[in-house]
Amino acid sequence: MADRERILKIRDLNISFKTDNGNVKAIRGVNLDLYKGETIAIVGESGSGKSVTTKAIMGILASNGTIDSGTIDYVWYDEYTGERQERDIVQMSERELQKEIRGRKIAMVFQDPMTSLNPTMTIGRQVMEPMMYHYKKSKQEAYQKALELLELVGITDAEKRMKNYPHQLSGGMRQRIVIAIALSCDPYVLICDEPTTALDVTIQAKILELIQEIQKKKNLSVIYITHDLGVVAKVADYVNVMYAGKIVETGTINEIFYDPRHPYTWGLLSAMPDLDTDDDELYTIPGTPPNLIYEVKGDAFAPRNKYALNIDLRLDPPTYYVPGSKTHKVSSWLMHENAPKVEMPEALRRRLDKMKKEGV
Ligand SMILES: Nc1ncnc2c1ncn2[C@@H]1O[C@H](COP(=O)(O)OP(=O)(O)OP(=O)(O)O)[C@@H](O)[C@H]1O
Repeated sequence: MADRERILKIRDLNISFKTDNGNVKAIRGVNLDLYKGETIAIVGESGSGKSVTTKAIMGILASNGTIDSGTIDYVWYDEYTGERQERDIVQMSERELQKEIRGRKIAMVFQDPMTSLNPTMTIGRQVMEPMMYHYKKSKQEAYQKALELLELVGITDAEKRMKNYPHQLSGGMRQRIVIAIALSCDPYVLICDEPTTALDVTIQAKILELIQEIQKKKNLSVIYITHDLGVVAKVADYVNVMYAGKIVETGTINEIFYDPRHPYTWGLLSAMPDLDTDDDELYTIPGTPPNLIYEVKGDAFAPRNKYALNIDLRLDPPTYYVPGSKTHKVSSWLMHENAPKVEMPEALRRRLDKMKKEGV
């Protein structure tokens, strides 16, 4: 643990979008760390800000979006001199982002391979092009590397596949191609946005295993964005739980799955479909997330939280470390020393104990 190297550090990130109805404060003070070779997951309901956060990391916010404040410091080693560099992506020009970051140091795998592949271009050309653009590789070199990449992502008959168009491949194959393209410029960070949602269950597991295998081989850092806690349990080292543009709880996979502290995390875990008991009644968190056009007063989760305290309605909670942990942090007034002690719902406790026993 001692020589973990942090390669991405986000501090107090605030992002808003201009809309006809007003300003949407989509990201409200996000802090996030990513270390070399490790995997973090960002989880939360739809609209919680997962995609906006990762788009900011890539410098691809929608044109009506603005980074109001905060830093996104990214570290890498110059490929020629080996010199360590640290840069704030927020301060980079569009040209620099395109040349240095997007598709090169940081690559992204989107949910639906069909929308990220060009239907009119052969697979081969799509895998070769980023290498020719970013690294000025010759056609022959790019071709060779493309073949290697296709083999790396488990595509047999790579030479023949290079001549195929996306529609000639299955969904799982297409996602493998998208991963090959993402890897073509040797990125340090791979962002996977719901990478398996569009695939059927058996293929999902294979794609997750593939990403893990490649991650180990290349010492990649991976960010998963997902609302599927089952995926998170399989792949993540650290979990960040997002609600209404804030990270409300963060910790190691064991801390989040076996000792969750935030009532929102309790809700998400209770709502997770159970793997083997289909007679379980599936829980849903009551209510809906706030409309972020309006200023949030106090804790944004309070109206949906049956454990909310009076202070939640007035003041946004600070972030507390869970006693005894250096990694587990929770933004909730319930962590205050004077707060009444509340326990997670009994049904969730039983469920988590069962998962633990089964080693899920
Ligand atoms: N271009 C935009 N203009 C206005 N609001 C936006 C824009 N993009 C995102 N938002 C708002 O920002 C908030 C966060 O959205 P985001 O897409 O990051 O959520 P998410 O957690 O990724 O959800 P999902 O799981 O559905 O992808 C939402 O309230 C969304 O409506």
